[in-house]
Amino acid sequence: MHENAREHTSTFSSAQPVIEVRGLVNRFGNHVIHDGLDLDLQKGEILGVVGGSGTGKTVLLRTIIGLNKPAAGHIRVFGQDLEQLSARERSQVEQRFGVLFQGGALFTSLNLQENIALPLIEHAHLPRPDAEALARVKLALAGLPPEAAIKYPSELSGGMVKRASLARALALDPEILFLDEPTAGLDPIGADAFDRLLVTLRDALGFTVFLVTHDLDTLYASCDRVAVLSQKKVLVADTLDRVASTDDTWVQEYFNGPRGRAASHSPHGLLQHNHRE
Ligand SMILES: Nc1ncnc2c1ncn2[C@@H]1O[C@H](COP(=O)(O)OP(=O)(O)OP(=O)(O)O)[C@@H](O)[C@H]1O
Repeated sequence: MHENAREHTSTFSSAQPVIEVRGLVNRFGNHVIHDGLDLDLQKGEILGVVGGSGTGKTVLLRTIIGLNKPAAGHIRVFGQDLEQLSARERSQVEQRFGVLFQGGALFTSLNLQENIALPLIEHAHLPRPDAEALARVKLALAGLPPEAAIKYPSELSGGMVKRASLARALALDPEILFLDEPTAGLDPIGADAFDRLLVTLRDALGFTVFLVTHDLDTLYASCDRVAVLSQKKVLVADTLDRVASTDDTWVQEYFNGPRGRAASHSPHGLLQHNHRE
């Protein structure tokens, strides 16, 4: 495990979770997605959320950030029950979130610094020149060169779009970052660089990460804990080695199949040095 990840693991375990999900039920018509799902997200950790296709990882993310209303259950964020909050209070909580959706969701008609400046103008009410200056800082944080600021999303590689989307998610200095499949569509080198960047930024800025992924390498490179969604619940949420030894068919196929073994034995896998090559 990465040394910093280990430090975080030991410090966040006893504190109150930043997110507590209890008894969550989600359904669309007769299709029950979650049925009594419980999950905690501890301050400062990077939690990987995995599970078979359609197990409801994205629905869970959308429910926590308020885009999907659950049929039942409670979600406490920073100790506050979201259901009890007024719309204004809820929006204040939501401003402490940064979100990177699958696909990035940048505005195609705005260049990168305009894209990142937008939430700073809308939510932090910064004058445009200040917002754009800060946007350039966020782009640099996300590892983009200065000249990228005036490029449009269509002019960028997939990896640069992900970095720009990360810069936008970081625009308002979020305390919790929600990432949905951030390395999907990236080549292995780009994905590896993204994983490293995420850990570096978490260590430097101290935010908490809820990370939906299918990418085994990302789990080994970046995550302190992993939650497995199965049978409409969180089957297990624990450190990677404990999760990988869980007696469950999907878990065994996923972690101990050929790809899982390759990821865990990578010279840069989390169990050894935290990063893949
Ligand atoms: N708005 C919606 N209306 C109806 N069904 C939905 C809606 N959103 C999601 N679903 C269904 O809920 C289930 C879970 O979807 P979700 O996208 O959360 O799965 P996932 O675990 O993220 O899958 P994947 O790994 O394939 O991305 C799927 O069967 C999906 O079709």
